[in-house]
Amino acid sequence: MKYSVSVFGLGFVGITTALAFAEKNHTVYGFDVDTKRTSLLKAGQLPFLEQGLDQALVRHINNKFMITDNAEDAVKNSDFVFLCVGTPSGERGEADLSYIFSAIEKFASVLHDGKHRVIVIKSTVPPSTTSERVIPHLKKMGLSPGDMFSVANNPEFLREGKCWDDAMHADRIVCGVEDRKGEDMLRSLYSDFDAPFFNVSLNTGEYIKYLSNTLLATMISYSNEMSKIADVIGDIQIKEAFEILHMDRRWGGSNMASYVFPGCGYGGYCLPKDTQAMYAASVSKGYEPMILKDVITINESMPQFMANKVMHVVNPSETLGILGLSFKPGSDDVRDSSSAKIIKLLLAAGYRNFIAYDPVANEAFDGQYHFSELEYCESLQSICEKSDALVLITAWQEFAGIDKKYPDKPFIDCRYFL
Ligand SMILES: NC(=O)C1=CN([C@@H]2O[C@H](COP(=O)(O)OP(=O)(O)OC[C@H]3O[C@@H](n4cnc5c(N)ncnc54)[C@H](O)[C@@H]3O)[C@@H](O)[C@H]2O)C=CC1
Ligand SMILES: O=C(O)[C@H]1O[C@H](OP(=O)(O)OP(=O)(O)OC[C@H]2O[C@@H](n3ccc(=O)[nH]c3=O)[C@H](O)[C@@H]2O)[C@H](O)[C@@H](O)[C@@H]1O
Repeated sequence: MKYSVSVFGLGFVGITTALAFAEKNHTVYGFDVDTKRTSLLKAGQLPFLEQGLDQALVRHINNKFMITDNAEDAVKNSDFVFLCVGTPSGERGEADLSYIFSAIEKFASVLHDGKHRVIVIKSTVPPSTTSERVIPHLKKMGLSPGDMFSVANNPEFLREGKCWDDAMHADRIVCGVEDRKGEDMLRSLYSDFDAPFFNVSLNTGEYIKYLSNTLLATMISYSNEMSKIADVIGDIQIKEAFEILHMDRRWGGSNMASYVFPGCGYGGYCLPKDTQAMYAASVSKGYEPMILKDVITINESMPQFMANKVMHVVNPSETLGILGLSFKPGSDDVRDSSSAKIIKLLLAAGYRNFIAYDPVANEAFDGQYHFSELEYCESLQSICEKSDALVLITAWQEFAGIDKKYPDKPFIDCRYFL
């Protein structure tokens, strides 16, 4: 069965979702409030670097994937409405749901027309959001799920840098949906994807997403805590110790072991905000999660820990080369990047002479952070030649072995990579 699908919010998740359904021959309408972004997409250009997704966009734009500025018309024609808008951190770390509500406002009036649709929350939202916030919000607008429409959540597990591959070869498809019609339609929509489909309660769907992201964050903070212990004891080869830990056959060669490895803290758009949001959601229900509290505290301490290492080795008058600006290799996303946090701390400590190089994210970093003290280099060689000391913050493969090429330069390796 081929469907029509509307996607609200055309970021990493929205564009990937839209194109994955287009690839399976469904008709997809995309809507975003950011008109600069929609103009780029209409012209077949991705607003960020994402391998595979760029070619999928060229294949489907203005064909199976149409960008529209008329949200109501898109929904009128659709069987499914996927909400993929951002859910950033609010003031107390809670998930800010305002983009979800503002997206719903844009098409709610259409839901009275008698056609049965499934409204699917794909954005990451804390457990009980669909049941206690979204459905009551709709009911207040005179819209009760049932004959008119179904409401479901469908968490997304993709990683940036691997969006397309993760979406097309998902490990599992999880749908929180509690009515038969909604479940049947979602099963049918996803039937072309070769992945097990799990139908769970609304709260469970949302919970599974946080199980995943909080575990990843916990593994990283555990590793960072262990690296701090090793540091105070001294004479411990931290990188080798973790590599030997990974040789335990019980890991089974799992890629997941790579999260049990120290660095300068987890970053990006999701792990920090999702860990905070799960903590806040639990506190709001009366239980303070102790492990998550420490996971967050350890993560927040890591930039200072690394800045202290830099201060130990480099004088404020020397020229410091920053290697890597994106939040992780393989991506040009600079949201919650460790480099920005470490540069801010060093600026506060009186350091002024920074130069930076990232294989893909110089421009995005400058656009987001506007550090007037920072100059950008166009190559690894030029930053190495111009710096008195180098701080490796993003473990791009290009940086492997660079310390051997410049044996006289001090390197502060925040990723235990060299
Ligand atoms: N980035 C990632 O790797 C993953 C993100 N997620 C979750 O998916 C959600 C979206 O994340 P990203 O795609 O990274 O966000 P993003 O920030 O890249 O994109 C969100 C888009 O929503 C648009 N938007 C905001 N309000 C809107 C409205 N009322 N109507 C239509 N569009 C609107 C924004 O202009 C923006 O283009 C978040 O909840 C995130 O936690 C889940 C899995 C992976
Ligand atoms: O909810 C989300 O948005 C997504 O968040 C993460 O994906 P992503 O933010 O793209 O980044 P990761 O590759 O997981 O990296 C997150 C942090 O962990 C660190 N990391 C990553 C991978 C690794 O092997 N080891 C490791 O320490 C990175 O440096 C980074 O700071 C999760 O991995 C995805 O499953 C999830 O869908």
